[in-house]
Amino acid sequence: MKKILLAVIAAAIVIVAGVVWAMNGLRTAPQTSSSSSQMSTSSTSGSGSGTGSNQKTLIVYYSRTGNTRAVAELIQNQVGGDLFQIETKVPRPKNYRAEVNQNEQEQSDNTLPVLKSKVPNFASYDRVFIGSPTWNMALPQAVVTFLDSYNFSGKTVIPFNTNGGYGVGSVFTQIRSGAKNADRVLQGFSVEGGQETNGILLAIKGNRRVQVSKEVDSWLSRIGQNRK
Ligand SMILES: Cc1cc2nc3c(=O)[nH]c(=O)nc-3n(C[C@H](O)[C@H](O)[C@H](O)COP(=O)(O)O)c2cc1C
Repeated sequence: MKKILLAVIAAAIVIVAGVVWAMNGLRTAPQTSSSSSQMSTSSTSGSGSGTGSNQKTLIVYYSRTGNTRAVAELIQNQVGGDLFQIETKVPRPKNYRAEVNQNEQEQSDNTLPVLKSKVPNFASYDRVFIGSPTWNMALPQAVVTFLDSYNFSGKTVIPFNTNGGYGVGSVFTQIRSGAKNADRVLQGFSVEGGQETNGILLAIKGNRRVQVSKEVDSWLSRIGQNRK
């Protein structure tokens, strides 16, 4: 009963944040307590009991304006591994408003955009980081296509996220349910990135990149994944 109540409250928070995001058009970012937040709660699990050493590592990310890519690079600096960018076969709209509209349509129809390329030898990886921005409080559909395209059997999956200040939304829960047969899905990392609607594209640069790098390092230690 308690679990159901918590699930209802979590769903309500995501819906309210989505409505606020849609209404405000990201004019103001309400995440004021800290510039970043390490996500945990209901959408994540796993204590990170693994050593994180001697594992073949893949860091997958989807990124329009470079913030999620920046976090992917910071993870790679710490743990090594191969970077892979998810890209759609048909290029996405360059115009922000056009992308917002197309994304909303794809999410409501559950359209799965075809991807440009596949990860070579995906089966050989032990540990897969998956990074995505929050789009309309959820996963961009290209990341849904990615999750749908692979079998995560035997792998440790580790989500990460950047957003415009309204939080992770359902990104981690979607990765958790989409990574079929994963051995375990560890606690994710979420941090505020850009606000394209306000003309802020790449925000994780300069001093802020240094700060986020420290947050990434402490998150990796916390989940026991800070080694190559
Ligand atoms: C189509 C679209 C929808 C977005 N929806 C949200 C949202 O619902 N909540 C939010 O906090 N930020 C939202 N954002 C902002 C992005 O999550 C944020 O800028 C993120 O850091 C972008 O990552 P990237 O630079 O890797 O593309 C949206 C951005 C785009 C382009």
